[in-house]
Amino acid sequence: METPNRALLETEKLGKRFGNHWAVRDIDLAVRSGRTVGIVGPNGAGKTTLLAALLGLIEPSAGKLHHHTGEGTRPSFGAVLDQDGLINSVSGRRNLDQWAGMLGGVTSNEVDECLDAVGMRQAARKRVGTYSLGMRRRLCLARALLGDPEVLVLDEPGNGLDPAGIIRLKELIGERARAGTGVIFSSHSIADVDEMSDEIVYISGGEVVTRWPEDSPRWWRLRFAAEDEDAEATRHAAATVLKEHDWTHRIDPYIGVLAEQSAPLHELLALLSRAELPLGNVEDLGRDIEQPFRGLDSW
Ligand SMILES: Nc1ncnc2c1ncn2[C@@H]1O[C@H](COP(=O)(O)OP(=O)(O)OP(=O)(O)O)[C@@H](O)[C@H]1O
Repeated sequence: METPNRALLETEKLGKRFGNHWAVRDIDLAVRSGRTVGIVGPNGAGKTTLLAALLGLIEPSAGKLHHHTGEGTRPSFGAVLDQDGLINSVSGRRNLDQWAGMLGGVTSNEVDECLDAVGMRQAARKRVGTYSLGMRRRLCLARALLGDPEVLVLDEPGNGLDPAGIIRLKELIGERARAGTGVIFSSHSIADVDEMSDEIVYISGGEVVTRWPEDSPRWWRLRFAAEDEDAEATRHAAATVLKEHDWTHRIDPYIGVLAEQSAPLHELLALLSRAELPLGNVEDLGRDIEQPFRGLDSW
């Protein structure tokens, strides 16, 4: 069993320049065993370039990349990338068999298990050239899992997946992380990134702008058990109480409260109860990842 939280990959001021343009710059991050890092950022932020550099597919122009993998028999990496490298003229199964052959030590049963894990056992008999985008993605995910790699590097792995596929992807990432795999992935789905990641890294213009560690403040949505005509007045009364006690909040149209995990939720609930505000339910909205994207219009 892998030592939990061991650094498997580390970057120090990692940078990549294409001509005069720095696609990524000064990136410091670590991928650790049993932990999941989610990368978010606008189009062209440098996510794909960063992940390709981590895999050694592109040579960094600056900084350092340390790999602490490859000590056992497991492959260092499994990856899902946009350029999937699948061979269209043969079956999905054949693609995976060839990959397994290159890795060495992966049995036919293990190939079956990886295909089962992504729901592609039957479809793997068909030629890859006939696959939909989502089927290709699933096959790539199965390929990434072959040999139980130490690190999974996944560039927008949910692209093209149907809802069942997304659910399965989340389960797989969770299962692998719990078994000790280090995971780093990019996604444009903020809710998925929040759900799947221990640490979230927001990059823009090639640089790390913000990070949300696991214990970041979270938004909580409060719904009050007030009749419709009283609902707005209740929300405003709650906002007044929250303001008086310095709780960061917004009305959206429900009351949202940003609470540090270290500030127990029961304090907030007690405060509202003392003010005799009829709280209906409290919903966890996760970390405030949308914040840097608000007002950012790249169109
Ligand atoms: N091979 C290349 N040659 C020149 N410029 C490149 C190359 N690859 C990427 N870039 C540039 O580097 C920057 C980062 O691109 P990258 O694909 O890493 O962004 P991204 O965050 O993955 O974007 P998206 O969310 O749109 O997939 C962009 O300005 C892009 O044009």
